[in-house]
Amino acid sequence: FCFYSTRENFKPEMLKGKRVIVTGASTGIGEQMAYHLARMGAHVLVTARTEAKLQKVVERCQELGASSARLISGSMEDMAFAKQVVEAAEAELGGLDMLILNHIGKSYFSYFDGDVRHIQKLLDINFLSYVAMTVSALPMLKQSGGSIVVVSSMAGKVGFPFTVPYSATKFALDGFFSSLRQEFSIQNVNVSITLCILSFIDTESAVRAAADVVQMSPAPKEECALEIIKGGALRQREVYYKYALTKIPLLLRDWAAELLDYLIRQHYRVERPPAA
Ligand SMILES: NC(=O)C1=CN([C@@H]2O[C@H](COP(=O)(O)OP(=O)(O)OC[C@H]3O[C@@H](n4cnc5c(N)ncnc54)[C@H](OP(=O)(O)O)[C@@H]3O)[C@@H](O)[C@H]2O)C=CC1
Ligand SMILES: CC(C)CCC[C@@H](C)[C@H]1CC[C@H]2[C@@H]3C(=O)C=C4C[C@@H](O)CC[C@]4(C)[C@H]3CC[C@]12C
Repeated sequence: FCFYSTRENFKPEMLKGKRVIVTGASTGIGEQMAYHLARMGAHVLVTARTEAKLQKVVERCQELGASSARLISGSMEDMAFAKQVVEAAEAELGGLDMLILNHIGKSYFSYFDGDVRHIQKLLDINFLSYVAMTVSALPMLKQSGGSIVVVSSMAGKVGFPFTVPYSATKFALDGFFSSLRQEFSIQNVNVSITLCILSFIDTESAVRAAADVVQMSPAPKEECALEIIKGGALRQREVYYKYALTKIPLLLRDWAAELLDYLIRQHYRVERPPAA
């Protein structure tokens, strides 16, 4: 009841004039979040590595009615860049209301190959840069009573095959941000933290990587992006999208972990060695 009643209370006007950073906004869910925010009249600052794509996203945001739209390009492998993005918001927007952490580095969707350096690099991009941006943005977010939105995955709550490096980075986010949320609560820090648990979404990169193996149809990125923004604006603890596809497996996780592991394996189309 609480979940649905808060969801009903969302109004697009909540984002009007708000200053928002969206990372990983050149494609996929991040790009769609930028468009929703633009329609709602927010000030958007988008970032990713590919400037040419960001330029197009910014133009589209302006057409859709953003209060303002700007970009800063660079790689989140570099913690100095992560900090620069936050500083750009301070210099150009005069503050920050919402920090949407969404980018991920490229990984592989297959058996763990033993590459330790890849895990280290992915932790830098998918985890450490989130920490660095949060630390830099916190003074501004405290001032505005703002929000941090962290985009994670079912693979950040449960072990899936073929996502070993990725899953490690997403579990790390849960540890960091859930612990930090507890401290904010004790210290009366008025900054909300929303962790988003997503199932399979129809972005180009995800479909390319996983559609042949995962026996399940992906959910639409546009609706996904909107649910993330709603959850952040309503200061929800966690967002589940699609709701039934994430909530029900997570109930099983705590009460019937081996059954859930089995059901997940059943959704994968892989060569299995004959039973002994
Ligand atoms: N799609 C899915 O099925 C699911 C997605 N999610 C989560 O949703 C979020 C978005 O996923 P999705 O939209 O599919 O991803 P995409 O692959 O479409 O987008 C990834 C974004 O990150 C940027 N990026 C990649 N590498 C770097 C880097 N080194 N530094 C900075 N930016 C970088 C990319 O732009 P560029 O290459 O220009 O840098 C792009 O904008 C992620 O957090 C993901 O974990 C969770 C569950 C399922
Ligand atoms: C328990 C079931 C009902 C739900 C199953 C959901 C499964 C199939 C979903 C949940 C998390 C999803 C992965 C994800 O989070 C992000 C990416 C990165 C992208 O670049 C490549 C695809 C990949 C690996 C997704 C593949 C599909 C996954 C495993």
